[in-house]
Amino acid sequence: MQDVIVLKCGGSIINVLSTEFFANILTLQQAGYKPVIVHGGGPAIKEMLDTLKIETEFIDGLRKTTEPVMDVAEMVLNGSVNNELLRKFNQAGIQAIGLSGSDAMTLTAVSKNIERYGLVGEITDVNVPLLHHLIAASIVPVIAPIALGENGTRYNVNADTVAGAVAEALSAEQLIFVTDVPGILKEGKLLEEISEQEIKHLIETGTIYGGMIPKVKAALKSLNEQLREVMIVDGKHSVIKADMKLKGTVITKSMEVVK
Ligand SMILES: Nc1ncnc2c1ncn2[C@@H]1O[C@H](COP(=O)(O)OP(=O)(O)O)[C@@H](O)[C@H]1O
Ligand SMILES: CC(=O)N[C@@H](CCC(=O)OP(=O)(O)O)C(=O)O
Repeated sequence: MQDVIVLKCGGSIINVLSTEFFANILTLQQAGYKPVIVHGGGPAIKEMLDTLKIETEFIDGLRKTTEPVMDVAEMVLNGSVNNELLRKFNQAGIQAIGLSGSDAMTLTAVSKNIERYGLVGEITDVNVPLLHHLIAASIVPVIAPIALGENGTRYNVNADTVAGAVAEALSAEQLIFVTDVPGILKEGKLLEEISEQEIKHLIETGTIYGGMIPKVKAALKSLNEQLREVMIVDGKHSVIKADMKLKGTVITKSMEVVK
């Protein structure tokens, strides 16, 4: 869909997003862009798991999701984090609606590997007609990364992966990861532009690690003819304006020319 911008707000940054950030999203909408928000909430999940003394571990950058961990992920992501964002969007004059992936099957998933990761899902479908209806009514969907399986199983999905899947399904023109670093850093310096090959090299050498890995993987997977570049920007300082001249890292992939 033309002019769709998928913005992924990382859990690392949600608490500190400024009123200016939300005001800029309103400006984008007024300029004709159609923002769709996907949010994370890793730190808030961790805090609640710690309070409840529930153990958790990360495998390949994904939270191993046992039933008790799933209860907490669902409660925190669909509940407190999603609602906190909705308050801020609506306060900024943006009509925003909260969606768990299980609302009207917004996100359908299958198990990634139940033995290895527990209830971690892989997105198989996005309810595009629902999102189109909301976008057409100038309502901004704010999506929590909880998905539903065909058999009613609930899944915890990494929010970067969800953002990539939503951008792909909506044929978005922009995908922007809003996080707590200025972009991809190498030896402390910002890489303003990076290609697929360089990303692979930086993962192999350990320069890209942890929470940056699902971002770059989602970016590379969702790049296509429509979505020519993906950005990683700092939520503390980035000013997302209609000219889309953002400071951060641009991820590009060489495309074969379609004749
Ligand atoms: N090369 C890199 N450049 C910048 N940050 C990196 C890099 N490799 C790993 N990271 C880590 O990725 C983190 C961002 O991912 P994450 O903590 O999952 O945030 P979010 O909640 O926004 O998704 C950074 O805070 C940093 O610790
Ligand atoms: C499977 C998996 O790892 N799910 C993530 C979902 C939240 C998320 O991705 O939050 P951030 O964007 O803040 O990292 C988790 O449980 O932390």
